[in-house]
Amino acid sequence: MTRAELDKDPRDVAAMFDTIAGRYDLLNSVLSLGRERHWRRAVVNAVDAYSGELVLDLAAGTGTSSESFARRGARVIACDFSLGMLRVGALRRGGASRRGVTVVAGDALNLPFADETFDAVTVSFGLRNVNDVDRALAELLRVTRVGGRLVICEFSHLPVRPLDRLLGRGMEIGLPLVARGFSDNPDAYAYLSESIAAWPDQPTLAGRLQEVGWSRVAWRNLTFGVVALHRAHRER
Ligand SMILES: C[S@@+](CC[C@H](N)C(=O)[O-])C[C@H]1O[C@@H](n2cnc3c(N)ncnc32)[C@H](O)[C@@H]1O
Repeated sequence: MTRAELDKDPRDVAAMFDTIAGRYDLLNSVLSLGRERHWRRAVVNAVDAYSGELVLDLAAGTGTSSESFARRGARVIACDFSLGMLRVGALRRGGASRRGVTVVAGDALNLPFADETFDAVTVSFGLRNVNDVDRALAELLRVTRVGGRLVICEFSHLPVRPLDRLLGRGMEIGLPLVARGFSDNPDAYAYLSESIAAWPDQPTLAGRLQEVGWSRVAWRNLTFGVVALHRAHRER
């Protein structure tokens, strides 16, 4: 079965998500024991999109979060390079541009949008899969208008290191086991635990955001740091 490795070769990553697209949202709900809904609510509140704003949901996958921003009245571009993921979402909504969400195929490292296009840009559980995080953060900055904002939602690390390692070990064993019962590609869920273990902790990611040029960077932990929300602004 297709799975990505930690080099995050874009072809492997896109192909892996294509294979799991059909049951992606179901698996999220099962593997997070329902916490995913709470995390997504926190993202919607952090993005705080209002009527008429234009929001980029990058690495949007099936567009589950995109739909929540649109329900608040924002116009949402759901951009991803897995056509399989985009297709599942578009079918669910009844078209490629429906219910306030328009899907656009695109790569985070070379976004198909003009400078300063969006009021807010956001990435949920996507940045970890990109093979050049700094370049993706710079691209996000480029397409955000001055005064606009960024919200990143990503799996992260518990502040108590031994507990974090224990959780990581549990996920390494548990995720592929559970995925075997539900997913067409359980190997993809081995990649999930490996990529979370290798992902930078909250302060490190905040530092990288600052280095790229984002301002007023802050983060908060959800579910004790299993997930973290990073927020930042474009000031110039
Ligand atoms: C775990 S899914 C997250 C989907 C969605 N944001 C969510 O919250 O459910 C990660 C997504 O990142 C996308 N992705 C990874 N690297 C990408 C890149 N370089 N450009 C665009 N999308 C990318 C994958 O195709 C996949 O749909």
